[in-house]
Amino acid sequence: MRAMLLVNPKATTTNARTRDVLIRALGAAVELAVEETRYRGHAAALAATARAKGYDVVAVLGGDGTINETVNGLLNPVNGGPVPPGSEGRPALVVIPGGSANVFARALGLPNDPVESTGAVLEALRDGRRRTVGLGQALWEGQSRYFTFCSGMGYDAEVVRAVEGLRGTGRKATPTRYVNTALRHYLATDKRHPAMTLTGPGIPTARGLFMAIISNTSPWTYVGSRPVHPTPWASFETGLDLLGLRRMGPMAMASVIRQILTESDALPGGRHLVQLHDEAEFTLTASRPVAFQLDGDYLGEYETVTFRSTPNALQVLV
Ligand SMILES: Nc1ncnc2c1ncn2[C@@H]1O[C@H](COP(=O)(O)OP(=O)(O)OP(=O)(O)O)[C@@H](O)[C@H]1O
Repeated sequence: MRAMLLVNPKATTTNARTRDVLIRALGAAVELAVEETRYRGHAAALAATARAKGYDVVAVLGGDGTINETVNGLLNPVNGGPVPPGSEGRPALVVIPGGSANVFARALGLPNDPVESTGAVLEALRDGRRRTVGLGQALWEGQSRYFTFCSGMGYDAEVVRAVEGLRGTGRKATPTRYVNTALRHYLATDKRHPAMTLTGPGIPTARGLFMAIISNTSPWTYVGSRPVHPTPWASFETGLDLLGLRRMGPMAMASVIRQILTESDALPGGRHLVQLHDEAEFTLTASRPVAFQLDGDYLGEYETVTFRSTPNALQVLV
């Protein structure tokens, strides 16, 4: 079995020691090529090369951003052709958490520790244990990008943008920093003029949304070790889920936050909420450009984004 290991040396919790442990452990199990990512977008190019060269596995040591790039490199068509359906003919993915939140790895059930995850992944390799997962795809202004766990428009994307700004000044993305930034930004965000409308085939039109979370799995994120469940029914085996907010006042927000922090299979309740489960496609249209994030990466402000489910897109060794 031939595997390419992509290491993001700049990811929050990746260091030379974990990298060396992983190289030794994986190298004993498979024929291993190791590449370090050197710039944004490099993981996508390396993953596309691994696919073109017929590698069986692409392993990633890094955070959710590097995993997102890798997945896009594995899925995007060579020479702009159509994406072949299903996971056949694509290298399987191996994930070793080395970022700050590691949502994708943890949603797959991996321990949030690179050495322990290496042990779990080696077992999966030895036993041939694979899981086929679906992905989400966002399409906007002629662009397209797959996401592994979530996308969002509105307030949550504004918070992602603000945290990215802080990281640009050298500060780490800790759970406390996210919470503090979210609280501070709440005072600044527009809570009076909702901009978005939700439409889709067979979906009742929902107007007046301030923000929307689009999920390919649950949990949506973690605050430290605590999972956050705005869309508790979302899973890698179903289509996309959505939670939209029609009110952003303190009472409405407190009610949602309390519910999504509770470990429960019940959907959050409230008349100001809009919810979708297991949908193939829907579109958010806004009356002004709205902040947009995908797998925790801020992508800019846009007026129309379509979200599509891509079932059985990828095999993951887990
Ligand atoms: N050598 C590099 N120098 C600077 N940036 C890099 C390099 N290699 C990859 N990147 C970029 O760093 C970004 C963040 O990396 P990654 O997601 O792996 O770690 P993280 O930010 O610590 O984790 P998380 O996404 O969980 O917060 C990625 O989007 C990737 O494009």
